[in-house]
Amino acid sequence: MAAVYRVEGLTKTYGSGAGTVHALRGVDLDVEEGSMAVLLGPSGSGKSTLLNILGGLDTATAGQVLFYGLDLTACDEDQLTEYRRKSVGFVFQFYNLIASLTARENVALITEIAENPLDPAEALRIVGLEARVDHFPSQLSGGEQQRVAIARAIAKQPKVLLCDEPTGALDSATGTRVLSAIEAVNEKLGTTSLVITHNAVIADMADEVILFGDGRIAGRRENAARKAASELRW
Ligand SMILES: Nc1ncnc2c1ncn2[C@@H]1O[C@H](COP(=O)(O)OP(=O)(O)OP(=O)(O)O)[C@@H](O)[C@H]1O
Repeated sequence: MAAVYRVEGLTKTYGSGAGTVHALRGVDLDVEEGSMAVLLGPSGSGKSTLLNILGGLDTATAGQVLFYGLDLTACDEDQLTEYRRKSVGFVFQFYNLIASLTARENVALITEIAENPLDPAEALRIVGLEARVDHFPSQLSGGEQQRVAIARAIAKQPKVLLCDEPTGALDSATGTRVLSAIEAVNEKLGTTSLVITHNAVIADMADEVILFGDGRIAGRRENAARKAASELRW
């Protein structure tokens, strides 16, 4: 299996002097193509910092991140913007949909500027929203809005889908539907997916679980079998 990411000795500090925060303290990590990885760890342990550097939203203090051999840590701003545009889909805790646009139009905003996009209706079908394409965000539940955000993230057919606490604002029943949408993307499109969470239950849907603590990888485990997202409860 090819490695999508190879991360070596990644460190990130914020600030300087007595106020220095060590967000990442030397992270080594390989992420396999097509895999579903869950990054599990307590608040403040550095998960978002790592995801933001992998996604080209932030830069490292030291160490290296290779994306299919492209050294992200050596890229300038323009190269990182190009990388993000072409290769990365992001999903955050809050959906950031445009209130005056329907689900289809929110997704179409992205497909208009992508090279090889999915049809917006197809992206919405993958996340199970084929019956909601003409609804506005205010007519959708929180979980449905998050699924629109997932459809928007995958419509440009990114190589990786990076999700930061995608179910953080959702209850268990709604959250599992959102996770099922991420699972469907991974299975149907083969998109390598990384999901950040502090909810240990979610780790059961991963191929690989990366345990985070205090800016370091505290452990890793491979699940012998992935649990279907629809079976998760918390
Ligand atoms: N822009 C910033 N400036 C200063 N410190 C920061 C900045 N971003 C993150 N930090 C600090 O870096 C550490 C790691 O933060 P990070 O957000 O990566 O953790 P996390 O595991 O994702 O936490 P959470 O689950 O609460 O989002 C924390 O101590 C945080 O306060």
